[in-house]
Amino acid sequence: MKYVSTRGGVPPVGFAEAVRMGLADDGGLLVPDALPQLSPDTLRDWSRLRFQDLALELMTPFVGDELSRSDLADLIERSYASFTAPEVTPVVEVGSRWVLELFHGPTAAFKDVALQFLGNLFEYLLVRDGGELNIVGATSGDTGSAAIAGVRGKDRIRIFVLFPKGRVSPIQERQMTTVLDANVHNIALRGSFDDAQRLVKTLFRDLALKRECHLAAVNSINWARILAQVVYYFYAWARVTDGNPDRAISFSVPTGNFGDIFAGFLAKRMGLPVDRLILATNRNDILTRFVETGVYETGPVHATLSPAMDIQVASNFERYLYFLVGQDPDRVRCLFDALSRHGRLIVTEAEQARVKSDFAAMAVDDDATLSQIRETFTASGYILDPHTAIGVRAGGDRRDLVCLATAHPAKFNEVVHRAIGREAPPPASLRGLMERPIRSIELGADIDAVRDFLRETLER
Ligand SMILES: Cc1ncc(COP(=O)(O)O)c(C=O)c1O
Ligand SMILES: N[C@@H](CCOP(=O)(O)O)C(=O)O
Repeated sequence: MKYVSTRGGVPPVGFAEAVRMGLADDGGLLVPDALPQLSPDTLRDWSRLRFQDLALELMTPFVGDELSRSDLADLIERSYASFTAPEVTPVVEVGSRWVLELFHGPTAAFKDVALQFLGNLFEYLLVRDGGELNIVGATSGDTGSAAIAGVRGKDRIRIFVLFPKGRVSPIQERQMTTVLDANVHNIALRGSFDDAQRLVKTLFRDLALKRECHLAAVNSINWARILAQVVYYFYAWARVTDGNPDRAISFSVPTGNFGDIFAGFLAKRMGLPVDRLILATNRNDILTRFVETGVYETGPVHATLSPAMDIQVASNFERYLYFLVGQDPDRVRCLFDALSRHGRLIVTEAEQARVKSDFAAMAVDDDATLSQIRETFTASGYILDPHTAIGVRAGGDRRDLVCLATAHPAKFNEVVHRAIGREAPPPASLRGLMERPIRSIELGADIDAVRDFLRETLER
């Protein structure tokens, strides 16, 4: 399988090169040139597999012959050995719906599913092919700590994480800044997550700098992130339907950068029986407005009780647009030119109709988020984190509904306490963080400041 850019400006590359490239060198995002199609018989057979074995089967066609099957299997085994749940991503019944618990990894958020794998994959490629990597990532709270946990202490890898100062939860900040390994650098940015993501993409678009500094991406601009996230859609479907290919289910996905729900979209295109994909946002509703109107228009970012989703410009939306417009890179370029010139892009009526058949969408405000945490706790004693609560609210009373639980509630205990008057017991990985020493530096949201810090640190 080869990977092409959504903007058509890079020659097709293989899996390892796609992972190393992160953002495509023409500023677009890398996507597979074709998607494997899974038959009902294959779905039934794979429904009995352990998470790790399912991951191996699903990833194999995307990786091609670039890694041997045994090396890939070993990477997958090691990546999920760090999860505390034997099933890796268990599916639990909560009232009339299913909750897909994605928070049993080292940093208690869904990001671990992909970032444990990506950290090991980077290390594997360095040992095999030589070189070094300097990762630069932007986080609204969860990617940062998961990426750090994926690469801390690894040889020939350094990581620089930009997080919006004062806009992540106290626990999330500590999960990053208490990691004192020499290869970890946290930057508290005076700005928003969108500023951080824009700066990261600006660094990647400077191809001379990208090569000279061996820059690598851990955000969902990196194809390997999306690939690893596809797996749990198949796994959840198998648990709920017992592998009956005639049974379609719906997924409700709290959405910010559009990576998680895009993985669900790919799963559906590969043949997974999915009824509805429900795109749930907080008050930062650019994506829900797009589904409703066909207009994608940026605006100011609002601080909410679900801070990891306080995002305006959703990276993976570009990958979805590429599929929406029939894999036409010229059209994608035009649409993004319009977005950068006028702050909005508009799709045709026919395309909007397809968007509506791909997704249902709902924006959920802070009051409804708190009510949902309260209602679910009162009805079933289950504590939702605020992001997950948004997905549950948007999913409503649909039958055969799986809600993605994207973070452990203890990461957002201030919100949980406001909703139900008590806190969620933290998993071992979150205990004692507030007492540990921390290290980070503060910078303005300014490309020169970030580039200088990067260069000076690398020269040291
Ligand atoms: C807890 C949590 N839920 C949901 C999301 C949204 O996921 P995505 O950005 O892939 O849409 C994020 C951040 O990305 C998150 O950290
Ligand atoms: N919510 C994310 C934002 C970055 O998203 P990513 O999936 O592109 O890494 C976070 O918690 O950092």
